[in-house]
Amino acid sequence: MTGKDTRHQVLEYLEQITENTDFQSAEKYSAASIAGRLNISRTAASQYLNEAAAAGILVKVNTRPVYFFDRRALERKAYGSIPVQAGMGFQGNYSSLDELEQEVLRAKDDSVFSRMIGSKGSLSYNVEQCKAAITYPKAGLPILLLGETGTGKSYLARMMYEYARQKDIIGPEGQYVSVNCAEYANNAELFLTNLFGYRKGAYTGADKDRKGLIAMSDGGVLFLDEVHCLSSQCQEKLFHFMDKGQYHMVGDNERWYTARTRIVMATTENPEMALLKTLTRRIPLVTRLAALEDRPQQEKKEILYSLLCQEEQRIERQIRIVGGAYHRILEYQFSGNVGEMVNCVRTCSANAYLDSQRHGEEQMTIYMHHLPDYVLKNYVGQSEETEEKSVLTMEELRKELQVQKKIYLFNRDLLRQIRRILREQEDIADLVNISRNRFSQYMDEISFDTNREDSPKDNLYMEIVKQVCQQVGKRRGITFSNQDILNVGRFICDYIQNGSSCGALLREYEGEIAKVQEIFRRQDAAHDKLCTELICEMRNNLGKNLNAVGILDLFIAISTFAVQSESRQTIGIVLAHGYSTASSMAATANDLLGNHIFDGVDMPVNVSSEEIARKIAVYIRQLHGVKDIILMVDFGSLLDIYTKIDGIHDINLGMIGDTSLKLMVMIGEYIRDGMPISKILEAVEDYKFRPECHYIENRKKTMAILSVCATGMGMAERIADLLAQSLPVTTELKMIPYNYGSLSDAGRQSPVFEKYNVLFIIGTSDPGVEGVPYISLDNMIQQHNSDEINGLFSKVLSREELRQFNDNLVKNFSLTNLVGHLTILNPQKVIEFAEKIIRLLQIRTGVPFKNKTKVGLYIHICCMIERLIVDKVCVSYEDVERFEEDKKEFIGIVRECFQEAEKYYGLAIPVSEIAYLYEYIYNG
Ligand SMILES: Nc1ncnc2c1ncn2[C@@H]1O[C@H](COP(=O)(O)OP(=O)(O)OP(=O)(O)O)[C@@H](O)[C@H]1O
Repeated sequence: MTGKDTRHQVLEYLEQITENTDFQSAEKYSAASIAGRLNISRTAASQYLNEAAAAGILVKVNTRPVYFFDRRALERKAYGSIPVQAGMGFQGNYSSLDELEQEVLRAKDDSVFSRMIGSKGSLSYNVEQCKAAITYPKAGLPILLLGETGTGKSYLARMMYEYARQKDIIGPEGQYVSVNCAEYANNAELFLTNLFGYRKGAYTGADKDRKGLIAMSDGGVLFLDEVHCLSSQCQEKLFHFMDKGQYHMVGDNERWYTARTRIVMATTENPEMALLKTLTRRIPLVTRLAALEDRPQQEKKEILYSLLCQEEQRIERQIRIVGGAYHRILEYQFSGNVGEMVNCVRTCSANAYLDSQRHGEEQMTIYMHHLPDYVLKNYVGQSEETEEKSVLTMEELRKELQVQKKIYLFNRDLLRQIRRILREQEDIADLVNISRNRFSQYMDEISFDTNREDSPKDNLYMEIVKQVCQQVGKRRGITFSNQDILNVGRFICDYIQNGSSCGALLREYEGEIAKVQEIFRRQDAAHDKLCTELICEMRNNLGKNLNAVGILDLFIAISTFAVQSESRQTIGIVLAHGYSTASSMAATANDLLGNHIFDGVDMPVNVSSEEIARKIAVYIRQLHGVKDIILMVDFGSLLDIYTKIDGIHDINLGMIGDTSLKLMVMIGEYIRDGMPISKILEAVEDYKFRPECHYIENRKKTMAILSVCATGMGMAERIADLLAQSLPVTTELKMIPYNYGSLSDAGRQSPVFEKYNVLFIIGTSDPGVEGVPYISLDNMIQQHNSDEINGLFSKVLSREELRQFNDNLVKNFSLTNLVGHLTILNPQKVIEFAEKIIRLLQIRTGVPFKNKTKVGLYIHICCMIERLIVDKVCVSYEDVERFEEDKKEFIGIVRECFQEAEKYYGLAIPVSEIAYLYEYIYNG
């Protein structure tokens, strides 16, 4: 049997057994039991099950042993969707069977309301309020449904009842009793007798006791429609019952009767105007259903589609509809809302049915002329011929509903592309980029989608996403830009509204989703962790889960983030025995500190120290930019674990034993304040319980040169700039201007030495730091003690680089001096010429110039050029003729060296100037 067959067999078997899920005896849902049952290896079963769970096909319960359930089968059981987290950093969906069972019950919740179109969209808030009202112990809370006629108030009231029945909030004896108060508008007496019932003899003809509606709905729901039609007297009696749960039957003012009736009221009127204040005050929940016109276009389409489906079932024939009629119904503003649309569709169907009967046709087509007159009014029609061409089948309408959703389109196209890339083994490195680009397009599309209307809860979701990002950011020491937060917020709102449209993709692209998630995870472990954390937080705060497609999308969204790291250079890791001891200690300490300082590494009790060391090493390796780590362990015996941690370089490790939360908070504060790790350990050794500590210095510190100046930081900064600009190559070497006073006071104790390997200090006067060489700037430029300087630099620069550094230093130093001397020439340009001239002069004369000579020559040459241009004067020389006669060769060299500059500036160097240069070079 091939792997594919076995995999299929495993999934099929699991689907079968999930059909009759019994959470009480869950053993059969474990990998071992499934493997035994199918006679395959446990490893193979476990692999297939885990892969399918990561792809969202199975639901995984992370207990010991781990249990798997087929998601679809569970959903069938629950009549609703079972959320799964899958993919990235996937550990499992549920931490206990209890949790999953709760979720199945919750899914059942939604199933009743899901028949109401918009229950997850524009009506989601109404639905939640209704659930709250009906669930509230002991007899629910009275709720008032507001909305224009036909918006679905009665429909919703009935669903509240069904929901309560399904959830066993209402027992089988609890009835749903509906009263249209409009029928009693002019007959309060009749209403009261019907509502409260009457006793024999209450009035003429009352020959026996009769139960009222309240008694009939005891333990159930009483729906009072058009409640505004009740007289004040009726309203008063009603609110008395709502207050006390007691009433008198008509004709018996002595006895109190009690009933636990859940009251749902509805009105099309403004309750402030139409109801007594005393009544409205007693209604804690009031919710308004939006008019059809105010609902998203997508929902209108869904309603129309479902109404056509209902008619299909009623007449047991396939229905088709011409495009014109379909769009006309959609565009028409039904003042009677959904109710009127229902009537409109029924009228069309009835007319079309009659026609199809007349013509003996199997299929029934709704044409324009089947629409009711009021809908056709003012319509400029199409010809019948054009109509014929635009006949839409129900299948086409269904597809249109699906593809309208941008989130579906985006994911479908992306997954198709991913499938192609994986199949053709194209460069997978492009996957992230392709996904990001497609995601940005999708973001643009939903931002400018005129069809999409904001759900009333969008603002709330946006706010939650913002808070979650900020919280997670704070913990991880990163800042998300507002734009990034906005994008994730938009995605979440769209996902909550339309994410279910991607359900079909889960199965179709199951393999690709799992694979691409794995690739992304490997490529970007940091984002994967961030993503997992954000998903967890969002799940907790929004109360919504993401399926595998949603997780993939969120991962892509996060990978586009311009995360600004507030670089955590020092972190604390706590290592503790127990299932989640370390993580909860870390979380508590971080909470107390208000910063993300500690990470927790949990460690099962029976694991060897080698295994722990390996786990820590893996963990440390994926930390970016961390230079120092304080590793706190719960047992002193673990202190030598560092000897087993392999492959960690460039990190200083401080080990502290016998950790406690108090100690963690103390250390966390030191870390937060930037205290060097060795100092933290010193402080811990003074701590009263004296935990054992070790300091393992292993980090290569960045090399640095400190520049100082007794006159102030300004000069120190200029020196640092001069050196930095003169470096011919980019090195790790840092030039750090430092405060002279603090350096001479604190000496080697200055914190800079903790962080950097200081090569030497350069400046205008020696701060006298023991054991750290000092070089005066003057000496460096004059090249005094050049051997010592060269020796100090040899750690970072090669001989050739050092030579270039020296040349650059002289040039840059000269330039800083020149700036004050030149008035019209651009110093930068002229010094370039001077540099070339000096270099050529050394080569042609064969005389290596000292730095001092070079600085002089730079200044002289640059000033000479400006002087010759501006003032047209030259220096005088005593016996120019003789010099010209004797030094022909030198004059030739100089002319050659100056050729380019002469041409550029349009001048000729007089012999007297050349004679001066000769004196300067040869006779100082
Ligand atoms: N969201 C919806 N999804 C599907 N069908 C709906 C929806 N809302 C209303 N309907 C249908 O529309 C029709 C009218 O709804 P309903 O009678 O509940 O409106 P109403 O607000 O109570 O109207 P009225 O104020 O006139 O009593 C019903 O047939 C109902 O099934």
